Amino acid sequence: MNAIPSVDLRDFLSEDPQRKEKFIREIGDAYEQIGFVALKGHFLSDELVSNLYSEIKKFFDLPVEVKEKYEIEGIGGQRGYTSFGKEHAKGKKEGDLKEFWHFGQYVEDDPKLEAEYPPNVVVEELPSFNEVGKETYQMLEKTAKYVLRALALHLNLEEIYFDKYIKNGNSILRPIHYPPITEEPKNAVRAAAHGDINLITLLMGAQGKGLQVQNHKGEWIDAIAEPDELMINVGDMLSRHTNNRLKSTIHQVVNPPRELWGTSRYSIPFFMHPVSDMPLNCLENCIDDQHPKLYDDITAGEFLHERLVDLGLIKK
Ligand SMILES: O=C(O)CCC(=O)C(=O)O
Ligand SMILES: [Fe+2]
Repeated sequence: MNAIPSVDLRDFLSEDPQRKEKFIREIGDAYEQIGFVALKGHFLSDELVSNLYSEIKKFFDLPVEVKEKYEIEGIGGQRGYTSFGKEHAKGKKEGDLKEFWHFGQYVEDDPKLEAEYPPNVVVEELPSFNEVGKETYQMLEKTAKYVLRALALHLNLEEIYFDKYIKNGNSILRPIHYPPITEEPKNAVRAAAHGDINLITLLMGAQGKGLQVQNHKGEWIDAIAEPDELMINVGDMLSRHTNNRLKSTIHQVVNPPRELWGTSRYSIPFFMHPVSDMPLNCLENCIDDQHPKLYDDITAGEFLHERLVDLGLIKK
């Protein structure tokens, strides 16, 4: 068996109760064990994916001075550009070997949230970049909504339990560029070992080698997706909310072997966040004598703030 189980969202979307059950069982089991699945049958078309890669490559190829115009002070890197080496994993001092861009939520019907979120940053040099980013954001958000519906059923909650928390949620689409490596990195990797902050992450671009996931024996295993698959994993918010029944698994992106130093890696995670008011308090039905409550009560907004400080993106 492949170390990372593969599931097909079309099973869940089908009208066939057995196929729907099968999807819930497969993803529920995977998330109680390894915390990752490879998922096909999502809402991204090949054309959209190929347009997105072409736009983000054009963006990262722009001169540094142009990219730096889009690095906005004071918003913890939540929108626009974050330059090379700036973000480090929690507990690590060396920056990751990456630069990235953030697309955020497109709120159209909620003035309170419109005021709360920083606006999206528009790249003037590349008009299609902004449009393609928005469409991808919305298709990944739709995919994530159904994944969370399946997880709600797995957790014996109402199917639409998460819907109210993710509508206009504070999700982030992050195209990442890991540039070619030019000199021996000193204790730095493309992405140091970490758990994701959010509810679930949908990752495009896990087709080549690089991403590794730590199994419960502490071994690093390669996580490689088929061309039509997204890697989807549990983040710390969901693990906390389920009292660690669903596992937020530590993962990393290792540097390539020396003969491949000259190649870039592009990957595009979508970090699915709820609205900041969502309480992440451990669910009652995930607490019992064998599973005592592990975490203090906290909201998603408070938790995110703590973690952005840990990552070096917000100053205390
Ligand atoms: O680049 C990748 O494949 C994974 C990146 C990642 O884990 C992250 O940005 O949280
Ligand atoms: Fe990650």
